[in-house]
Amino acid sequence: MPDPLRIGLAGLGTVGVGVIRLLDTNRDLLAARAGRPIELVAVSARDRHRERGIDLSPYGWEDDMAALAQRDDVDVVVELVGGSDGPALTLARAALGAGKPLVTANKAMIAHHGLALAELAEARDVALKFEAAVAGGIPVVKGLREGTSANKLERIYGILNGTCNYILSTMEDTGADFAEVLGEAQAKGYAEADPTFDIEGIDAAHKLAILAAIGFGARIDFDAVRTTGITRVQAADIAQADTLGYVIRLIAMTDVEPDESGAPRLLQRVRPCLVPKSHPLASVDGPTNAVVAEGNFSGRLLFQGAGAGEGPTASAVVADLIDIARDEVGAPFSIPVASLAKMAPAEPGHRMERTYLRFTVADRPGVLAEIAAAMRDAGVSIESLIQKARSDDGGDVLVAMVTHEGPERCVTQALALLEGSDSLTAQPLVLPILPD
Ligand SMILES: NC(=O)C1=CN([C@@H]2O[C@H](COP(=O)(O)OP(=O)(O)OC[C@H]3O[C@@H](n4cnc5c(N)ncnc54)[C@H](O)[C@@H]3O)[C@@H](O)[C@H]2O)C=CC1
Ligand SMILES: N[C@@H](CC=O)C(=O)O
Ligand code: NA
Repeated sequence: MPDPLRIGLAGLGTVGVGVIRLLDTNRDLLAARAGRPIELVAVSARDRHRERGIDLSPYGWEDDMAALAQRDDVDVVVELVGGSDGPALTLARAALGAGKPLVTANKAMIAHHGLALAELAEARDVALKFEAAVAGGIPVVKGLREGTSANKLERIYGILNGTCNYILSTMEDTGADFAEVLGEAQAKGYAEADPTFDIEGIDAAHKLAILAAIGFGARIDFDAVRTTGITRVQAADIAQADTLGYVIRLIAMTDVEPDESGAPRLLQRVRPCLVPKSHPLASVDGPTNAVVAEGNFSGRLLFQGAGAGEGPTASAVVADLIDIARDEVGAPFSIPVASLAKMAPAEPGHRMERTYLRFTVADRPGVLAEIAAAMRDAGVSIESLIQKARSDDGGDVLVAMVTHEGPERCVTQALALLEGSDSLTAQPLVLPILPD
């Protein structure tokens, strides 16, 4: 019998417990696929005695998770703690520094420190794997690193946050309130420890920055992701979108365009969008994620599945362990860190799109004319003024409209013209419309 691959696991929350259950349930199948047994030998978390519904007695325990990396009986470290810095990063550095492969589900850490960790891994010729960090159980990291590697990718976009998708699709189906549905997503284990990361789009931005690096061979640039969350989307917007033939989804999108000198510029953005009901992303409900990758030879590929939750995320973590058991190292970002290109951020103002705009305005004559004038002066052409109805929040009036296709900067300019107007009683909401 070949030597087992011996695992040290830090973090015994939703994902950590899922990994232990999977290693136990699929033990024989994993050994067959990996060519050797995969054995958990030691664990670490904040509280040794918390009830988790699993028996930890077969495993060693470390109060200090970084000690897992130093144990002689640990071959591979699995980090399922979370947080971009702090103990997760200390552990990651300790593992790779000790020449041990690292598997992590921590997109925050990879988005912020992935390049430095990858350099460390490459210098030691050990694996750094993070399939679970992007879109949970969907093999999209592997898909882009291996499956599409013969292509020049034109664009990568999709739904990368299960919590937001659960909130938006549940609000759509049941009309339930935002806070109530967020509570459900937390209870189901989809949300981050701090759910602000989910609802403000930061988690999706972490994942997008990772996909952009792998898909375009770019150095990770998380700070350049233009990010808008879903907290300002109201039930009324979801209802308006429905009337118009759209659903609202948090869409992450990245592509590369040349600037005037021909140098590649990277656009990365996360924002709620109106998605036509006929689009494949419109039927993505609940905590499901979906990633579209458009290759110059493959055409449009759609990766879809559970983006969060115990089982699917554990599935991705253990798939990485199988690769390591098979001695598959590979560059963490597909090509060596030194070969990744530094791409300046793209400016999207010239890009053409249709836009949904929602204004909350004072109920008095002349307000609509003022908005229409700002649109005209900025060169925005209004396709339809959808509704004028009482908004949910008091005596104001809700005005929603859809623009004809035009440069993005014109809508920005129109909103700038309206800034400070006492006709507007709340900040307008701008949702781009995803083309078919
Ligand atoms: N829950 C999900 O659906 C998914 C989670 N992830 C990622 O997986 C990682 C783990 O997520 P969850 O299991 O949901 O988190 P969790 O909050 O359920 O579990 C975290 C575990 O780490 C331990 N921990 C946290 N801070 C610690 C500290 N300072 N010292 C010692 N132990 C500490 C906790 O005691 C707990 O055992 C995170 O990076 C998360 O972003 C990735 C994909 C999906
Ligand atoms: N909080 C994340 C968990 C998976 O990455 C999400 O909701 O998608
Ligand atoms: Na994944």
